[in-house]
Amino acid sequence: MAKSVTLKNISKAFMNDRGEKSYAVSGVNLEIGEGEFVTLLGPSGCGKTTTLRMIAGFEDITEGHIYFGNEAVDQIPPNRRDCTMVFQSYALFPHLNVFDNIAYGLKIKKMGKSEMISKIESVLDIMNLQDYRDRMPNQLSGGQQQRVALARALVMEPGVLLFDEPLSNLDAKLRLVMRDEIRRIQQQIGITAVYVTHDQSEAMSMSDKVIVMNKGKIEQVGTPMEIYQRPKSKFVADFIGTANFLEGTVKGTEDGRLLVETASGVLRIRRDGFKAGDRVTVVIRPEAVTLAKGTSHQGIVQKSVFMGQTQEYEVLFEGQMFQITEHNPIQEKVYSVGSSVSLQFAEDALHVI
Ligand SMILES: Nc1ncnc2c1ncn2[C@@H]1O[C@H](COP(=O)(O)OP(=O)(O)OP(=O)(O)O)[C@@H](O)[C@H]1O
Repeated sequence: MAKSVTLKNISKAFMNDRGEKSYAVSGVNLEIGEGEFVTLLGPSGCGKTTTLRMIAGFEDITEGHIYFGNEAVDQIPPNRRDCTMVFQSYALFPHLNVFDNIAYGLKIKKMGKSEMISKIESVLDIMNLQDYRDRMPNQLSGGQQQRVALARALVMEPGVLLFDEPLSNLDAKLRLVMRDEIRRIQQQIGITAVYVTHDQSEAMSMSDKVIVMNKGKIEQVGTPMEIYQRPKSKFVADFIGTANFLEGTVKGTEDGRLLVETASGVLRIRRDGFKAGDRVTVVIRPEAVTLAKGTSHQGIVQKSVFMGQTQEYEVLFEGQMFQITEHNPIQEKVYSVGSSVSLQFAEDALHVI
């Protein structure tokens, strides 16, 4: 049965080369609901894998506690925790065929033969692996091996399923297929899943919640849309997608909107929690800008690239390079390098931090 996972003030210290304590993860609090799919996302070295390994029990916790449901699991060894991990390397047994790889964990559990066969048949069906049941791992493609690894984890019916960058060894096209497949199966079974990746499109497309980490701490937890549209920090805004920033000062409010004075004039932005005089940063996504000919808010086009569905620009504006994306470009309305342009912001798409 799916279990919730709670991390209470979790820290992990390693000894660095100079023999000093160095924190890979510090003060992490997190609640993952039953049946939720969450992704730990962040740059290399931010502590994602260490956090996942602490949940699995492969890494001791320096401080804090981990609960599955109401049960503290910190002192429970990995093989007795109600979770299974799917690894990047698949970690299949090379001398066992697909069926026996999947059966392995159930045999260790000493499950009765008929129950075992029925469970294995059911995951072979779910994972579309029936045709490969007698093959050895070296007779399978990377994607098929990863499906077997997932089947082997699912057959254990764990309360929590953990994924450590499971798709990074697959080619780009197969990653897209597998990400849909993992999400479909996770929803079909209703299992709690914690997934580590540094690929933001993977995180955005699969997760109920994304947990953005930086330097061992959580920067933000939110739905993919929340973290994209309402990032809490410049770090999150920059890490998730592309962001342009304009510094400004709050002048007051009007009709429930903040009036923010910037080098580009006063912007009216829907946002609570700020008062007149606050120094703020306006987050401007590339698709929230349109270009026009004109004299106000002048910028100079430095790069103009046709990408099919979009025209991608880099525009030097207020001493910064702005990234701008225009959808459905029309030849006559495309600006070439060197053009003077004015920037118009879709105020409803702007955000203030
Ligand atoms: N066994 C260890 N001994 C010492 N330091 C470690 C150990 N394992 C991890 N670290 C350090 O802890 C920090 C976090 O590492 P972690 O592997 O959790 O990062 P990550 O976010 O998963 O990165 P990546 O995306 O590169 O896998 C890093 O600075 C790393 O060097």
